[in-house]
Amino acid sequence: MTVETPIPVVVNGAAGKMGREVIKAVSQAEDMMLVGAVDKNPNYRGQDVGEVAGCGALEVPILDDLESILVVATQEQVQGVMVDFTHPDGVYDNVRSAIAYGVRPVVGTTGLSDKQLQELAEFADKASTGCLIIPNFSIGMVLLQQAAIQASQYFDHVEIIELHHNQKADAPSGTAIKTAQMLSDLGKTYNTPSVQETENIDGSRGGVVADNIRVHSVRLPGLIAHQEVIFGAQGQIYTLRHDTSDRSCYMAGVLLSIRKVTELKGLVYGLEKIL
Ligand SMILES: NC(=O)C1=CN([C@@H]2O[C@H](COP(=O)(O)OP(=O)(O)OC[C@H]3O[C@@H](n4cnc5c(N)ncnc54)[C@H](OP(=O)(O)O)[C@@H]3O)[C@@H](O)[C@H]2O)C=CC1
Ligand SMILES: O=C(O)C1=N[C@H](C(=O)O)C[C@H](O)C1
Repeated sequence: MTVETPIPVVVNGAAGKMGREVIKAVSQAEDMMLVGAVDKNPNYRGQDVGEVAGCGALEVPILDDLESILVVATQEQVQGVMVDFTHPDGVYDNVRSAIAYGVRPVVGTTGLSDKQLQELAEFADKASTGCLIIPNFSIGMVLLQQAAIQASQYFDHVEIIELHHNQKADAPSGTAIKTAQMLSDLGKTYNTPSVQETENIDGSRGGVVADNIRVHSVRLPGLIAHQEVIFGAQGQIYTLRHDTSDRSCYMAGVLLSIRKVTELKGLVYGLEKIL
Protein backbone atom coordinates (compact mmCIF):
# COMPACT_ATOMS: atom_id res chain seq x y z
CA MET A 1 0.00 0.00 0.00
CA THR A 2 1.38 3.46 -0.89
CA VAL A 3 1.01 6.22 1.67
CA GLU A 4 0.30 9.56 -0.03
CA THR A 5 2.41 12.57 0.95
CA PRO A 6 0.23 14.92 3.03
CA ILE A 7 -0.89 18.20 1.44
CA PRO A 8 1.06 21.13 2.96
CA VAL A 9 -1.44 23.75 4.14
CA VAL A 10 -0.91 27.41 5.08
CA VAL A 11 -3.81 29.09 6.91
CA ASN A 12 -4.10 32.85 6.41
CA GLY A 13 -6.28 34.65 8.95
CA ALA A 14 -5.45 31.82 11.35
CA ALA A 15 -6.40 33.71 14.54
CA GLY A 16 -9.83 34.74 13.24
CA LYS A 17 -13.20 33.09 13.82
CA MET A 18 -12.98 30.93 10.69
CA GLY A 19 -9.19 30.54 10.77
CA ARG A 20 -9.33 28.86 14.19
CA GLU A 21 -11.87 26.32 12.92
CA VAL A 22 -9.68 25.61 9.89
CA ILE A 23 -6.64 25.08 12.11
CA LYS A 24 -8.55 22.48 14.14
CA ALA A 25 -9.90 20.73 11.04
CA VAL A 26 -6.58 20.67 9.11
CA SER A 27 -4.57 19.52 12.12
CA GLN A 28 -6.93 16.55 12.51
CA ALA A 29 -6.92 15.59 8.80
CA GLU A 30 -4.51 12.69 8.21
CA ASP A 31 -3.83 13.65 4.58
CA MET A 32 -2.86 17.27 5.43
CA MET A 33 0.07 18.88 7.18
CA LEU A 34 -0.16 22.39 8.65
CA VAL A 35 3.04 24.16 7.54
CA GLY A 36 2.23 27.76 8.39
CA ALA A 37 -0.20 30.12 10.11
CA VAL A 38 -0.46 33.79 9.18
CA ASP A 39 -2.48 36.58 10.77
CA LYS A 40 -2.14 40.36 10.77
CA ASN A 41 -3.59 40.77 14.26
CA PRO A 42 -0.56 41.76 16.42
CA ASN A 43 -2.15 40.29 19.58
CA TYR A 44 -1.40 36.74 18.39
CA ARG A 45 2.03 37.23 16.81
CA GLY A 46 4.43 34.41 17.73
CA GLN A 47 1.81 32.42 19.65
CA ASP A 48 1.32 28.72 18.91
CA VAL A 49 -1.66 28.54 16.53
CA GLY A 50 -2.97 25.34 18.12
CA GLU A 51 -3.14 27.05 21.52
CA VAL A 52 -4.96 30.01 19.95
CA ALA A 53 -7.41 27.70 18.16
CA GLY A 54 -8.01 25.75 21.38
CA CYS A 55 -6.80 22.35 20.15
CA GLY A 56 -3.45 22.16 22.00
CA ALA A 57 0.08 23.04 20.89
CA LEU A 58 0.91 22.35 17.24
CA GLU A 59 4.44 23.86 17.23
CA VAL A 60 3.36 26.29 14.47
CA PRO A 61 3.71 29.99 15.41
CA ILE A 62 1.39 32.66 14.03
CA LEU A 63 3.44 35.01 11.84
CA ASP A 64 2.43 38.09 9.87
CA ASP A 65 4.52 37.72 6.70
CA LEU A 66 2.52 35.65 4.21
CA GLU A 67 5.26 35.57 1.57
CA SER A 68 7.87 34.01 3.86
CA ILE A 69 5.38 31.28 4.81
CA LEU A 70 4.52 30.67 1.16
CA VAL A 71 8.24 30.09 0.56
CA VAL A 72 8.20 27.44 3.30
CA ALA A 73 5.21 25.77 1.61
CA THR A 74 7.06 25.59 -1.72
CA GLN A 75 9.87 23.62 -0.09
CA GLU A 76 7.61 20.64 0.62
CA GLN A 77 7.52 17.55 -1.65
CA VAL A 78 4.05 18.29 -3.03
CA GLN A 79 2.40 21.55 -4.02
CA GLY A 80 0.93 23.44 -1.07
CA VAL A 81 -2.46 25.04 -0.48
CA MET A 82 -3.21 28.41 1.13
CA VAL A 83 -6.58 28.69 2.87
CA ASP A 84 -7.63 32.35 3.19
CA PHE A 85 -10.18 33.65 5.68
CA THR A 86 -8.94 37.21 6.15
CA HIS A 87 -10.58 40.45 5.04
CA PRO A 88 -12.02 41.82 1.77
CA ASP A 89 -9.26 44.47 1.68
CA GLY A 90 -6.38 41.97 1.60
CA VAL A 91 -7.68 38.85 -0.09
CA TYR A 92 -6.94 39.88 -3.70
CA ASP A 93 -3.23 40.44 -2.95
CA ASN A 94 -3.06 37.25 -0.88
CA VAL A 95 -4.38 35.17 -3.78
CA ARG A 96 -1.98 36.83 -6.24
CA SER A 97 0.94 36.08 -3.92
CA ALA A 98 -0.05 32.45 -3.41
CA ILE A 99 -0.39 31.82 -7.15
CA ALA A 100 2.91 33.61 -7.82
CA TYR A 101 4.62 31.20 -5.39
CA GLY A 102 2.89 28.16 -6.88
CA VAL A 103 0.71 27.63 -3.80
CA ARG A 104 -2.95 26.89 -4.60
CA PRO A 105 -5.50 29.20 -2.98
CA VAL A 106 -8.71 28.02 -1.31
CA VAL A 107 -10.52 31.25 -0.55
CA GLY A 108 -13.42 31.73 1.83
CA THR A 109 -12.96 35.47 2.23
CA THR A 110 -15.81 37.37 0.59
CA GLY A 111 -15.95 40.87 -0.88
CA LEU A 112 -13.95 40.33 -4.10
CA SER A 113 -15.41 42.44 -6.93
CA ASP A 114 -16.37 40.94 -10.30
CA LYS A 115 -13.34 42.67 -11.82
CA GLN A 116 -11.02 41.20 -9.19
CA LEU A 117 -12.50 37.72 -9.72
CA GLN A 118 -11.94 38.06 -13.46
CA GLU A 119 -8.34 39.19 -12.98
CA LEU A 120 -7.63 36.33 -10.57
CA ALA A 121 -9.14 33.85 -13.04
CA GLU A 122 -6.80 35.16 -15.76
CA PHE A 123 -3.82 35.01 -13.37
CA ALA A 124 -4.62 31.42 -12.31
CA ASP A 125 -5.06 30.40 -15.96
CA LYS A 126 -1.72 31.89 -16.98
CA ALA A 127 0.00 30.14 -14.09
CA SER A 128 -1.92 26.93 -14.83
CA THR A 129 -2.72 26.75 -11.12
CA GLY A 130 -5.88 25.59 -9.40
CA CYS A 131 -7.71 28.24 -7.36
CA LEU A 132 -11.00 27.80 -5.53
CA ILE A 133 -13.10 30.77 -4.47
CA ILE A 134 -16.03 29.60 -2.35
CA PRO A 135 -18.42 32.19 -0.92
CA ASN A 136 -20.07 29.53 1.26
CA PHE A 137 -18.59 26.17 2.30
CA SER A 138 -21.76 24.71 3.85
CA ILE A 139 -23.68 21.93 2.12
CA GLY A 140 -26.93 23.43 3.37
CA MET A 141 -26.36 26.57 1.34
CA VAL A 142 -25.62 24.57 -1.82
CA LEU A 143 -28.94 22.76 -1.31
CA LEU A 144 -30.77 26.05 -0.70
CA GLN A 145 -29.34 27.49 -3.91
CA GLN A 146 -30.37 24.39 -5.88
CA ALA A 147 -33.89 24.63 -4.45
CA ALA A 148 -33.99 28.32 -5.40
CA ILE A 149 -33.01 27.52 -8.97
CA GLN A 150 -35.81 24.94 -9.10
CA ALA A 151 -38.35 27.36 -7.61
CA SER A 152 -37.41 30.10 -10.06
CA GLN A 153 -38.95 28.03 -12.89
CA TYR A 154 -42.35 28.72 -11.31
CA PHE A 155 -41.94 32.09 -9.56
CA ASP A 156 -41.16 35.41 -11.25
CA HIS A 157 -40.75 37.43 -8.05
CA VAL A 158 -37.92 36.91 -5.57
CA GLU A 159 -35.97 38.85 -2.93
CA ILE A 160 -33.11 37.79 -0.63
CA ILE A 161 -32.56 38.63 3.02
CA GLU A 162 -29.17 37.80 4.54
CA LEU A 163 -28.55 38.16 8.27
CA HIS A 164 -25.09 38.12 9.87
CA HIS A 165 -23.19 38.97 13.06
CA ASN A 166 -22.23 42.64 13.33
CA GLN A 167 -18.47 41.98 12.95
CA LYS A 168 -18.94 41.32 9.24
CA ALA A 169 -17.05 43.82 7.06
CA ASP A 170 -18.82 43.41 3.72
CA ALA A 171 -22.43 43.78 2.62
CA PRO A 172 -24.18 42.16 1.00
CA SER A 173 -22.72 38.77 1.87
CA GLY A 174 -20.76 36.88 -0.77
CA THR A 175 -23.35 34.11 -0.49
CA ALA A 176 -26.27 36.44 -1.26
CA ILE A 177 -24.43 37.86 -4.28
CA LYS A 178 -23.72 34.34 -5.55
CA THR A 179 -27.33 33.26 -4.98
CA ALA A 180 -28.66 36.25 -6.91
CA GLN A 181 -26.15 35.60 -9.72
CA MET A 182 -27.21 31.94 -9.93
CA LEU A 183 -30.85 32.99 -10.34
CA SER A 184 -29.91 35.69 -12.83
CA ASP A 185 -27.83 33.23 -14.89
CA LEU A 186 -31.04 31.33 -15.68
CA GLY A 187 -31.91 34.17 -18.07
CA LYS A 188 -35.31 35.04 -16.59
CA THR A 189 -36.71 38.48 -15.95
CA TYR A 190 -37.60 38.83 -12.27
CA ASN A 191 -39.57 41.36 -10.28
CA THR A 192 -41.21 43.36 -13.05
CA PRO A 193 -42.60 46.34 -11.07
CA SER A 194 -46.35 46.71 -10.91
CA VAL A 195 -46.29 50.33 -9.64
CA GLN A 196 -43.96 53.33 -9.79
CA GLU A 197 -42.03 52.94 -6.48
CA THR A 198 -40.62 55.79 -4.40
CA GLU A 199 -37.89 55.04 -1.84
CA ASN A 200 -38.51 57.73 0.80
CA ILE A 201 -35.62 56.51 2.96
CA ASP A 202 -32.47 55.59 0.98
CA GLY A 203 -31.76 51.85 1.07
CA SER A 204 -35.18 50.79 2.33
CA ARG A 205 -35.74 48.55 -0.71
CA GLY A 206 -32.29 46.95 -0.33
CA GLY A 207 -29.60 46.75 -3.01
CA VAL A 208 -30.08 45.42 -6.52
CA VAL A 209 -27.44 42.74 -7.08
CA ALA A 210 -28.29 41.13 -10.41
CA ASP A 211 -31.20 41.22 -12.82
CA ASN A 212 -33.40 43.30 -10.54
CA ILE A 213 -32.96 40.86 -7.61
CA ARG A 214 -32.82 42.80 -4.33
CA VAL A 215 -30.74 41.82 -1.31
CA HIS A 216 -31.44 43.14 2.21
CA SER A 217 -28.59 42.87 4.76
CA VAL A 218 -29.19 42.64 8.52
CA ARG A 219 -26.27 42.95 10.99
CA LEU A 220 -26.83 42.13 14.67
CA PRO A 221 -24.85 40.63 17.57
CA GLY A 222 -26.26 37.20 18.33
CA LEU A 223 -26.49 36.19 14.68
CA ILE A 224 -23.92 33.99 12.90
CA ALA A 225 -24.92 33.54 9.22
CA HIS A 226 -28.44 33.17 7.86
CA GLN A 227 -30.13 33.61 4.51
CA GLU A 228 -33.71 33.62 3.23
CA VAL A 229 -34.71 33.49 -0.41
CA ILE A 230 -38.35 34.52 -0.61
CA PHE A 231 -40.41 33.79 -3.71
CA GLY A 232 -43.81 35.43 -4.14
CA ALA A 233 -46.73 34.84 -6.48
CA GLN A 234 -50.45 35.52 -6.44
CA GLY A 235 -51.78 34.15 -3.13
CA GLN A 236 -48.61 32.36 -2.02
CA ILE A 237 -45.11 32.80 -0.58
CA TYR A 238 -42.37 30.17 -0.77
CA THR A 239 -39.47 30.77 1.64
CA LEU A 240 -36.13 28.96 1.64
CA ARG A 241 -33.99 29.53 4.73
CA HIS A 242 -30.54 28.40 5.86
CA ASP A 243 -29.18 28.99 9.37
CA THR A 244 -25.74 28.32 10.75
CA SER A 245 -25.38 27.80 14.48
CA ASP A 246 -21.67 26.85 14.56
CA ARG A 247 -18.81 27.65 12.16
CA SER A 248 -17.73 23.99 12.20
CA CYS A 249 -20.47 23.50 9.56
CA TYR A 250 -18.09 24.92 6.94
CA MET A 251 -15.22 22.52 7.61
CA ALA A 252 -16.29 19.54 5.47
CA GLY A 253 -16.40 21.95 2.52
CA VAL A 254 -13.03 23.47 3.39
CA LEU A 255 -11.30 20.07 3.64
CA LEU A 256 -12.91 18.90 0.39
CA SER A 257 -11.71 22.09 -1.33
CA ILE A 258 -8.13 21.60 -0.10
CA ARG A 259 -8.16 18.12 -1.62
CA LYS A 260 -9.86 19.16 -4.88
CA VAL A 261 -7.82 22.28 -5.61
CA THR A 262 -4.71 20.14 -6.07
CA GLU A 263 -6.43 18.48 -9.09
CA LEU A 264 -7.59 21.72 -10.76
CA LYS A 265 -6.13 24.09 -13.32
CA GLY A 266 -7.68 27.57 -13.31
CA LEU A 267 -10.18 29.30 -11.05
CA VAL A 268 -13.43 27.69 -9.91
CA TYR A 269 -16.08 29.81 -8.13
CA GLY A 270 -18.58 27.99 -5.90
CA LEU A 271 -18.72 24.77 -3.86
CA GLU A 272 -21.44 23.30 -6.09
CA LYS A 273 -18.87 22.96 -8.91
CA ILE A 274 -16.66 20.50 -6.97
CA LEU A 275 -19.21 18.34 -5.16
N1 LIG B 1 -16.84 31.11 2.56
C1 LIG B 1 -17.42 30.82 3.72
O1 LIG B 1 -18.07 29.76 3.88
C2 LIG B 1 -17.25 31.78 4.84
C3 LIG B 1 -16.63 32.97 4.61
N2 LIG B 1 -16.41 33.83 5.62
C4 LIG B 1 -15.64 35.02 5.28
O2 LIG B 1 -14.31 34.84 5.74
C5 LIG B 1 -13.73 36.09 6.06
C6 LIG B 1 -13.18 36.05 7.49
O3 LIG B 1 -14.26 35.85 8.37
P1 LIG B 1 -14.02 35.69 9.95
O4 LIG B 1 -13.12 34.58 10.25
O5 LIG B 1 -15.38 35.73 10.54
O6 LIG B 1 -13.28 37.07 10.26
P2 LIG B 1 -12.34 37.44 11.51
O7 LIG B 1 -12.24 38.92 11.55
O8 LIG B 1 -12.81 36.72 12.73
O9 LIG B 1 -10.92 36.82 11.11
C7 LIG B 1 -10.07 37.34 10.14
C8 LIG B 1 -8.66 37.29 10.67
O10 LIG B 1 -7.76 37.65 9.62
C9 LIG B 1 -6.92 38.72 10.05
N3 LIG B 1 -6.57 39.52 8.87
C10 LIG B 1 -7.21 40.59 8.34
N4 LIG B 1 -6.59 40.98 7.20
C11 LIG B 1 -5.55 40.14 7.02
C12 LIG B 1 -4.55 40.02 6.02
N5 LIG B 1 -4.51 40.85 4.97
N6 LIG B 1 -3.63 39.05 6.14
C13 LIG B 1 -3.66 38.19 7.20
N7 LIG B 1 -4.58 38.26 8.19
C14 LIG B 1 -5.53 39.21 8.08
C15 LIG B 1 -7.75 39.46 11.06
O11 LIG B 1 -6.95 40.27 11.89
P3 LIG B 1 -7.64 41.56 12.60
O12 LIG B 1 -8.54 40.99 13.64
O13 LIG B 1 -6.48 42.32 13.14
O14 LIG B 1 -8.37 42.28 11.50
C16 LIG B 1 -8.42 38.30 11.81
O15 LIG B 1 -7.58 37.74 12.78
C17 LIG B 1 -14.84 37.12 5.83
O16 LIG B 1 -14.71 37.67 4.54
C18 LIG B 1 -16.12 36.29 5.89
O17 LIG B 1 -17.15 36.85 5.15
C19 LIG B 1 -16.83 33.58 6.89
C20 LIG B 1 -17.51 32.43 7.17
C21 LIG B 1 -17.78 31.41 6.17
O1 LIG C 1 -18.90 36.72 7.37
C1 LIG C 1 -19.48 35.63 7.60
O2 LIG C 1 -19.71 35.20 8.72
C2 LIG C 1 -19.89 34.83 6.43
N1 LIG C 1 -19.50 35.20 5.26
C3 LIG C 1 -19.77 34.54 4.03
C4 LIG C 1 -20.55 35.43 3.11
O3 LIG C 1 -20.30 36.65 3.05
O4 LIG C 1 -21.44 34.94 2.41
C5 LIG C 1 -20.35 33.16 4.23
C6 LIG C 1 -21.30 33.05 5.37
O5 LIG C 1 -22.46 33.75 5.05
C7 LIG C 1 -20.67 33.59 6.64
